[in-house]
Amino acid sequence: MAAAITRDESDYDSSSSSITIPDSSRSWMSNLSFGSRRSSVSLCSVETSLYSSHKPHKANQAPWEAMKRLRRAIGQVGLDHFRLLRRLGSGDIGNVYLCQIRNPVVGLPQCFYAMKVVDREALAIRKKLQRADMEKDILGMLDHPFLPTLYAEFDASHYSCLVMEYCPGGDLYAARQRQPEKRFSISSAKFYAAETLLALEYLHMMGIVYRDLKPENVLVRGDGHIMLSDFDLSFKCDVVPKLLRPIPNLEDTEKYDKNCLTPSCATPMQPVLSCFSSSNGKKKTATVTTITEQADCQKFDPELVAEPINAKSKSFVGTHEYLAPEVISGQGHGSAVDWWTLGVFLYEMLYGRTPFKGENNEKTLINILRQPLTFPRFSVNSSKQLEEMVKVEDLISKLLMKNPKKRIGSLKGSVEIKSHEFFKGVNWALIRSVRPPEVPSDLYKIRKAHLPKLSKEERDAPYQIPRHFDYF
Ligand SMILES: Nc1ncnc2c1ncn2[C@@H]1O[C@H](COP(=O)(O)OP(=O)(O)OP(=O)(O)O)[C@@H](O)[C@H]1O
Repeated sequence: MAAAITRDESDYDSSSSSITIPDSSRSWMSNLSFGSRRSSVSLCSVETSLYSSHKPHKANQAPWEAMKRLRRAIGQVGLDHFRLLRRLGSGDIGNVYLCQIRNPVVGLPQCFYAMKVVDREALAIRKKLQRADMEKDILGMLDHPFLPTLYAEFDASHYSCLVMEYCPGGDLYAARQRQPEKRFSISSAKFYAAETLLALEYLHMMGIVYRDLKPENVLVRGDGHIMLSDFDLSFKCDVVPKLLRPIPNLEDTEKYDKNCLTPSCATPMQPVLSCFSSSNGKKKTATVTTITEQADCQKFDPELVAEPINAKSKSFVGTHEYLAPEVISGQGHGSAVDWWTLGVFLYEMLYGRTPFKGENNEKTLINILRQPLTFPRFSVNSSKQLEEMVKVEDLISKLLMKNPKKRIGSLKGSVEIKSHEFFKGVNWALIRSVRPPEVPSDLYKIRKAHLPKLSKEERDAPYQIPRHFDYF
């Protein structure tokens, strides 16, 4: 079990930490390090594989093009092709640096990248190497506007380096600290929750359960939209899409042609989804693959669920205040843990604290298991705001159901949450075009002022692999 970094709101430095507990030694409370506000816990052994490096979402963007041209010109990209400008932050498994390609690519603007540097030797000693490898595998698979793009990855001496998209806007924890009363408005919270939900939906469809949602891991891009970061606690599983067949009640069926409910109404069995590769690279197809095309039958249309609803892990993973009850009790957990954490995340954004926080981590865990959910009372300015508050509290209550089987999202996945009243009016397909609550250029100035800079001499010096990356 690794030590956790203690962090209070007052001395926040944008880093968060994780704890690893071997399954064999897990007696849930006795083995935890109860000192950290945001410590996480993990052990999971999952098959991994690096997926395609084809990223249609980034293909026409300068950072991707620059990297492509660099690769074409020099072959394998390495550490000496980058200039590290400053450290952006550090976490439990690595340091993240702002960097640029050392020799600008002709005809393209100089782009910034974030490079996560992990000391593999140090991690091996701490038995956390597997987490770094999992993160690399997962980053390699992603291609989504609210998830990081992995531009390059290479080893340099005993360091592993991941070159990712850079987010100049800091994280949502820091952003919340800047809000009046350290709370986001309902509309801002809705925006961030909606984008986060889309990112989680995509991850689930890729067979990834994220497990570490918290405001510190939600970064703000240059355009103010979000990017989920930090995948070293995630787990991967195979996704086998399912078709849920509703069981109509008799009253409904009488209004419809009874034939609609017979197999003859449906088109012959045909593959619906075959886009999910298993870890050995073979295609997976849906197990139930019948879709009816007759409009009259629509009410009884089966629904496709392409998320790993039944995936199960027994790892003790997450961040104390964000741990789902089923993770704490060790009964096995699946993608529903991400819906629990979405509830805690929404609560924290709106109320400025998490719902079950106790005096220490042990009490927090007891509260998560036993304490009923309550909401602080704040004065509202209008009936519209009151209405929104009622809706969001209803959604949070459904996300924070202690029984994962009763939790919203546990049956059909994200679609249940997206159709909740609180999100009514959200244009899911075009949310990328919505103006975000904060513009990052100002945030960048604030952040820049607080970051240690490398001297000109350091920046211009020929690159040498450092003995220490200023690691621990
Ligand atoms: N793409 C990025 N753009 C800007 N800053 C970043 C980026 N990625 C990470 N950071 C900064 O670096 C810090 C550490 O990164 P990260 O959380 O990935 O490290 P970690 O060692 O995996 O942390 P954890 O202890 O949470 O597992 C973050 O808190 C964030 O402030």
